[in-house]
Amino acid sequence: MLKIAVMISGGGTDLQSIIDACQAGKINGQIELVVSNRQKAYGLERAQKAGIETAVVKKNDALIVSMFKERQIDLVVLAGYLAILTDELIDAYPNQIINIHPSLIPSFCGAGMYGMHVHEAVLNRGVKVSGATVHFVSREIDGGPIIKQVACDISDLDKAEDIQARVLEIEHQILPEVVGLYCDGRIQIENGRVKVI
Ligand SMILES: Nc1nc2c(c(=O)[nH]1)N[C@@H](CN(C=O)c1ccc(C(=O)N[C@@H](CCC(=O)O)C(=O)O)cc1)CN2
Ligand SMILES: NCC(=O)N[C@@H]1O[C@H](COP(=O)([O-])[O-])[C@@H](O)[C@H]1O
Repeated sequence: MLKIAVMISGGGTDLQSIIDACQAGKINGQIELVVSNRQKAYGLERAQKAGIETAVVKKNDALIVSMFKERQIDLVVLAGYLAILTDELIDAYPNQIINIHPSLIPSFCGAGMYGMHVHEAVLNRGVKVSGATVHFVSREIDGGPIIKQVACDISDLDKAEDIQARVLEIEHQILPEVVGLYCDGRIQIENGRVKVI
């Protein structure tokens, strides 16, 4: 059973989807620690209600690495973590950090593209499909190997909040699915491309 750490910044519905999947026996792993860079993140309450250790750490990836090593973490999941990881953390966990992004990468991603900013940009550009992406985290923001993407038709929507809600439904499906695949050793990377075996 793999040891999982989840990093958050906000409400934690993506975190909750992993908690629920673990409790349902769908993931061969256990969340050992939830780290937030914001004191008031509701996701911290979600973790505490599930009996999961939590910590608030701001701009200190060295401390985060030490906490992860101390707990022998195997997989790090960014679930709405709205800060850029330093090389120190990324280099300590090569191909062991995954992120959920609320668009179809390489569209609408990178610096400044997070949360509602993404859906507002999608709405303003007038694209007819959006979706969510789970990818490995690399030094290039949102540039790591893509693991899974699912698209949705948004041609009937004209509010960013409604786009967000539809994309979140996808997020809550694909994030726990990918975590489960990772814990089962079914994700391989070859030449920067991901294969699910
Ligand atoms: N080195 C990496 N760090 C992070 C990655 C990554 O791929 N490589 N993925 C991001 C997640 N993310 C989108 O998926 C993302 C998060 C935050 C930002 C951003 O511009 N943040 C602002 C601050 C926002 C705030 O605190 O309110 C900033 O840093 O100026 C862009 C993309 C996680 N990190
Ligand atoms: N670039 C990263 C990013 O924008 N992540 C996004 O933050 C939200 C967190 O929601 P949650 O706090 O309810 O899980 C999610 O929509 C996630 O895709």
